[in-house]
Amino acid sequence: MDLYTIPVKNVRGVGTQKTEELLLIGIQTVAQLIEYYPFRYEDYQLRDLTEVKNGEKITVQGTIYSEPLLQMYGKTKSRLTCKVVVENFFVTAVWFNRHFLKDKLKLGQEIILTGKWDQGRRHLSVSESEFPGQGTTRIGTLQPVYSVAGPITQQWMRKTMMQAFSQFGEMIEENLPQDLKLKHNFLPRKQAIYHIHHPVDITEGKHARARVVYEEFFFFQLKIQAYRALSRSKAEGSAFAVDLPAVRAFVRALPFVLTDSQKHVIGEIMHDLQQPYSMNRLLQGDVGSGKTIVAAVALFAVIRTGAQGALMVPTEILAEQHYRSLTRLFEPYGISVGLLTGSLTERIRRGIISSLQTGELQILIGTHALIQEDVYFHNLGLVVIDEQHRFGVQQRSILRRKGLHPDVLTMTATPIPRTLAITAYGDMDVSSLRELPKGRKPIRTYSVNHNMLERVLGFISREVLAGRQAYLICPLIEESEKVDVQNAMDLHAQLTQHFPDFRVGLLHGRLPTVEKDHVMREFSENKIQVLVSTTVIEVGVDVPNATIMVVYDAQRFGLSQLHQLRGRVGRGEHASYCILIAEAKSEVSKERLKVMTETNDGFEIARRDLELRGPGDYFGTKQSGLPEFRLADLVSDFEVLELARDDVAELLMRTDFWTGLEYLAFRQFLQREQIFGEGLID
Ligand SMILES: Nc1ncnc2c1ncn2[C@@H]1O[C@H](COP(=O)(O)OP(=O)(O)OP(=O)(O)O)[C@@H](O)[C@H]1O
Repeated sequence: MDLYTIPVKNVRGVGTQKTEELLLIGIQTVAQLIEYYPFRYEDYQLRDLTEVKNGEKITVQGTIYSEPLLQMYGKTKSRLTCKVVVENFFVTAVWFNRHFLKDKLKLGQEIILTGKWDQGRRHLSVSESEFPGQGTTRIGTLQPVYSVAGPITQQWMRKTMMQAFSQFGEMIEENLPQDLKLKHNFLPRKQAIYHIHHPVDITEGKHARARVVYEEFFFFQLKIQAYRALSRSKAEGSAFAVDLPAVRAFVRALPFVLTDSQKHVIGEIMHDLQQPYSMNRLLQGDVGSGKTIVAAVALFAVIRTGAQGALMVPTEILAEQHYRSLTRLFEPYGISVGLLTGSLTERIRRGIISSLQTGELQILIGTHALIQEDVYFHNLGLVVIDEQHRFGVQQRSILRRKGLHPDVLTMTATPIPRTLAITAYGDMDVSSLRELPKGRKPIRTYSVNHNMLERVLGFISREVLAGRQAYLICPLIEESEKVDVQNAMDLHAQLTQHFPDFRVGLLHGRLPTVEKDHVMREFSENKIQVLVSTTVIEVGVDVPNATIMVVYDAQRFGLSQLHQLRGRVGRGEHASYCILIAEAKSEVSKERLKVMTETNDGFEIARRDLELRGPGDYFGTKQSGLPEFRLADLVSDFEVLELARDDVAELLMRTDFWTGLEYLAFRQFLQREQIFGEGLID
């Protein structure tokens, strides 16, 4: 029996009802209860009134000085007040809807009050009160605050946690290797967990927390590093016999010289392709850094060995664009490229699928239509996934399974600090494109009010007359595509009137694919000069002659999204501009727009975005594949993560880790996590 199997109902005070309520927050076993850590503490240290600030939540002790005064509003609403002397001050204590306390407040009685302090009126809005000497007191302590709601109250959770400790505390076992525990001077596990629920003071709480954070990272790292070590030793996947001279010739024939970054990354990929294990590499590069061509070189190398390649992208517009450019690129080499999207006729779709199955079709580009069940490859060797944050982890693995351990290259234009990437995508190698192709001019970014609109339109007019093109991204009013489409249509009508001499195009998600494709094609051929669009063009669209990006209501967009939109311009040799039309009211919005005008560096923007928003929001949904921890925070505990990573790497190098009795528990852990295949462990 261990804590991981003992049902939580064995804790005294947890009945059938509570067992069900706990289940709703994911607690079934005693271990899950004990590892349900508080997310903050309520500070009940007594405060000196001369030092507290207006609006602070404080705890004070005083003497009741006046008879309580009760005002009732209707049947249940009430306001109860009484004067209390705290040190030498008079304070008015105010309780809302606690009329039953009236009879308990006696003149001259000592009372402990916790609440929000209103400095001007010397009022304390009481949230909790107690009389000293009556049972346990919270005074002077830090009380844990758990993420609970509804029928489970903080008080109940605190009590139950203590109960769980008194019944089962002794069963909490050490789980870190002894030498690492000593190396970092960590508390024993039992003590650390107890102190997280009940720290005597902040310092002690931090010390206890450090150990548990480390422990979470340690096991996470153990899992991914062991998995990698094992999959590499099993050498699943194929070692491609890459024809390097042919690849070099392909690169030389490109219409431009690759940047050093691109060459370096291509080198890394070529190395991976030749290894007997499957590549799993993340390519992160700022917008316009030239990721597509890197993918194209990788596809070329693999196709040349006789295998097939797939490129999966998030939108149809992008699929079409890649289809056009890769067809152009690969045609001279006799490489066949196909396009599979959701809007093909059944007959065409069948044709593509069958030529894919015979191996006649060598590269398939598409949206998630690529992962439908009836799509089979003859010999899928490389999967390239563009804009990976849009695909769920599961979709990625379905595509991966369509080949026998194909190599996978994932590209993302949402650069995140490299170190964080290594963790977030723990099982991947990470390559970064840090430089833009030569000759790019920095995009000048301006943030303006709506009343500057006339001038903005005048500016567009001048640029278009000089031969350039412009995007106008429509106001994002709410999370409703319908409203966005309406906005785009209204703006399109206005601008068509305003620019009688130019062609103004319209693009939004609700247009049929043929039409979208047609509009994009006309824009890329400069038959359309001004393109009004919703954010469907956010990622990937590549029209180097476009030099102006205007974003309406820019304050409604996230930083990374604005950076993506801005990245649609500045892709050629002409000077480019990004104009953010915004009415920023809050400080954070202002700060965000300022960041945009200050820097063009996507890595820097990602970092600032992370600061302004916090990682949970930044990575969006759970789809990001970002690991979740109970206590640890990927950003603020990053240094601990690095420690754990290095420790684990060292541990896995030791032969006794794989054989010694001392490490049996860790091998068992890996087995439980299904890291080992059948029969690989003694
Ligand atoms: N080394 C280079 N020199 C000059 N131009 C290049 C170079 N590499 C790529 N390009 C061109 O730069 C433009 C941007 O490249 P690409 O579309 O691959 O960028 P990306 O990294 O995919 O950007 P995004 O994330 O915005 O889609 C393309 O027009 C491409 O042909």
